[in-house]
Amino acid sequence: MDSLLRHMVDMTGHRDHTMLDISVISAVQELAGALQTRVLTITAVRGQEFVRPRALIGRGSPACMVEPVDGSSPGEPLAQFPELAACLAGHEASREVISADGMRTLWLPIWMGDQADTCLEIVHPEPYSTDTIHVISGIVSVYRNFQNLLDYSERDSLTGLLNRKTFDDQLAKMLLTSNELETLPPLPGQPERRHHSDAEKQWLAVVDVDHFKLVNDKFGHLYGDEVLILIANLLQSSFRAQDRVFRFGGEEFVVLLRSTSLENARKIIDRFRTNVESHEFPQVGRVTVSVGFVSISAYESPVIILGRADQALYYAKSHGRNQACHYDQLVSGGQLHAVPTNDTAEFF
Ligand SMILES: Nc1nc2c(ncn2[C@@H]2O[C@H](COP(=O)(O)OP(=O)(O)OP(=O)(O)O)[C@@H](O)[C@H]2O)c(=O)[nH]1
Repeated sequence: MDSLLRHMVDMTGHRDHTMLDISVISAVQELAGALQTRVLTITAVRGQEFVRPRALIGRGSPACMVEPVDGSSPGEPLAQFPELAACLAGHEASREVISADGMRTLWLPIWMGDQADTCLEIVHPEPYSTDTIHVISGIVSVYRNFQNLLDYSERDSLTGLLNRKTFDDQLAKMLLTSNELETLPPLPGQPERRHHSDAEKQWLAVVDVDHFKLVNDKFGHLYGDEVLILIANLLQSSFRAQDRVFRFGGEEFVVLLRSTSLENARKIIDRFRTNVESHEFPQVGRVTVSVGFVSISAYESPVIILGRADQALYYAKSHGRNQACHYDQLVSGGQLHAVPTNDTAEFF
């Protein structure tokens, strides 16, 4: 019991997903006497699901994060593990398979609603007793609750969007996975993708509600808050699932758009802007937004990228509002001066 408590204290003492993974597999490994325990990530890329181990512990070796051998791959196709695929498709709490040599592999997906992007995998030689299964399911429940809590700390409490704190991480992840996407082999029946295309880029857009102070002053903060919630909903419905939407605070939002051309980025951003313009906000009526957007690359700091988008937003605000302005276009047209890349000024 001491050992169980020690593991519980360890698991709940972390504030980031990586350390939580390490402590959960250490707990399972010791308390269930496993041969090997892993945390698997389940991801969907271009409509196909993949499995990739992200943490591992074996008998006699310490727990560690798993660095992918091929950083450009999202992992093994889920279809190569039919039992795991069936377990996930059936929304099962667990599934165990016994291989020809008698070794058992137990999968425990971590369900958050009807989504499981994490799965524990325990390899063990002997069948588990009821007591051990009881302990493992307790650990899984604590793991799920704690993951939920960490997710919660990454979201803005008013709108449910990702908060400012998570932005740098999400930006780095987006740049990494977009590189992965570019180097992925084509799926059967699909044309080969260009390896690196100047036409397809990642984009950052800063969105700011126009004259929002007037909304608060005229209708009160409760109606102001409702406008922010409705705009957050419009952001989520106007952008794609693989894009990322943040509330940076106040009436300012940031969107990261994945792999698209300038023409498409402009179209998507403008579709959102007109969705806001044509929305009937209860009591308040018509609300508009201004947007500044810019292409992003792994070679520039988030501060520089945000500063450029902010300059374009400021231009939109000072030239009539209710419009989306592209930073590079303003610079090449001479309406804006470029932000030098070695500029270390803090814009946010
Ligand atoms: N209701 C509500 N208001 C907020 C929140 N956060 C910031 N605000 C208000 O948002 C307003 C922002 O006003 P300003 O920065 O002057 O900008 P604006 O009135 O939108 O004008 P422009 O940006 O120039 O179009 C301020 O009145 C803040 O008090 C919030 O969470 N809820």
